[in-house]
Amino acid sequence: MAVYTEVPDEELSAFLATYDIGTVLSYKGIAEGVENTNYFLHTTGGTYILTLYEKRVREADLPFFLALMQHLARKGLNCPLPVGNRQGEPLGRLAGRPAAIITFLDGIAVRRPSAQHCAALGAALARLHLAGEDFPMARPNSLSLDAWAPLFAQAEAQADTVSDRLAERTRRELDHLAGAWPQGLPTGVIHADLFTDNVFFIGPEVSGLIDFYFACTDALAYDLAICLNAWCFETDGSFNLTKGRAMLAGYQSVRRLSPDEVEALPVLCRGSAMRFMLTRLVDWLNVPPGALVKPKDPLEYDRKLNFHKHVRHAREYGLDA
Ligand SMILES: Nc1ncnc2c1ncn2[C@@H]1O[C@H](COP(=O)(O)OP(=O)(O)OP(=O)(O)O)[C@@H](O)[C@H]1O
Ligand SMILES: N[C@@H](CCO)C(=O)O
Repeated sequence: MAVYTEVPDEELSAFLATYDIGTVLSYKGIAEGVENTNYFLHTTGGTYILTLYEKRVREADLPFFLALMQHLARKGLNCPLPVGNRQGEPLGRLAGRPAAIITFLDGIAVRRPSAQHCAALGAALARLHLAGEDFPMARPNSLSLDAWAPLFAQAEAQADTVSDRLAERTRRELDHLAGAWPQGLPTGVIHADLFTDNVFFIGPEVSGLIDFYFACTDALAYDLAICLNAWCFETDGSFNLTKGRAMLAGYQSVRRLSPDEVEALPVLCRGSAMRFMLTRLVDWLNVPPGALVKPKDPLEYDRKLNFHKHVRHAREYGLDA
């Protein structure tokens, strides 16, 4: 459960008094998520999500994330809308943290997606990429190639306590990625964390996308690589080709991949696996005392990384020739 910051009742009431959404009826810490503190918030005006932004979110980036949600919603994408306070400001401070209230979205996050879910997700991802085309702000990906060596440095000394020879494996892979990382691919707004817990479904349809706090400007195909990793592996560690095929076809039904994106997909999948292995490893080794959070398993992503090392062509993910 991710509640890093407890919000005292009186502070919440004082915070809400700066908004026009009524008074608090109830609020409750949310059991999912690892990055930020989230509460369900019921007021006399409706149901909302209250988010307190924690360590990995830079305060200077918050205007980008909040403006992006507004832009995507205007373009017809179903994502949360930041609620402005009486001054029209979407961002405030609560319990010592930057905080925002966002609209509540209906739908259910599927734990074990089917191929049909993967197809719908692929199409939704491509729609997000198209909707982001005219978003005027930019934010470099602060968790891409250049960030990986410094992240690893935070965990290297203890890495072998998590898995035998993990440090050496990771060092070698970082060298490989530094030499092989593709340049010049089509770029734009990417979500960069579109895991199953960040996508809501009603029946087989995607009903909403949430958690835009890693969104940035980067290669569009890297976002697809993140989703292939997050959605298309089974719990036994095997890649599900049917799900991969469904996701890639869903994506391409909305936006076609260019030949250089197709060629780059295996290395993008490797890089994406590295990114999540590293952030998980650092978190695994540094659980803040007293925090109600269950860190995620870094080795799941070490195993995915090892799978991608043997992939030579995107056909092996199910891309039609
Ligand atoms: N707008 C929303 N509408 C409905 N539920 C929401 C909304 N935003 C967040 N939630 C709920 O809160 C949970 C945690 O939110 P979120 O994924 O943004 O947290 P996080 O700590 O940033 O997570 P992650 O670990 O995925 O980065 C979600 O899984 C969902 O259950
Ligand atoms: N989706 C991430 C957590 C948020 O960065 C993970 O599963 O590691």
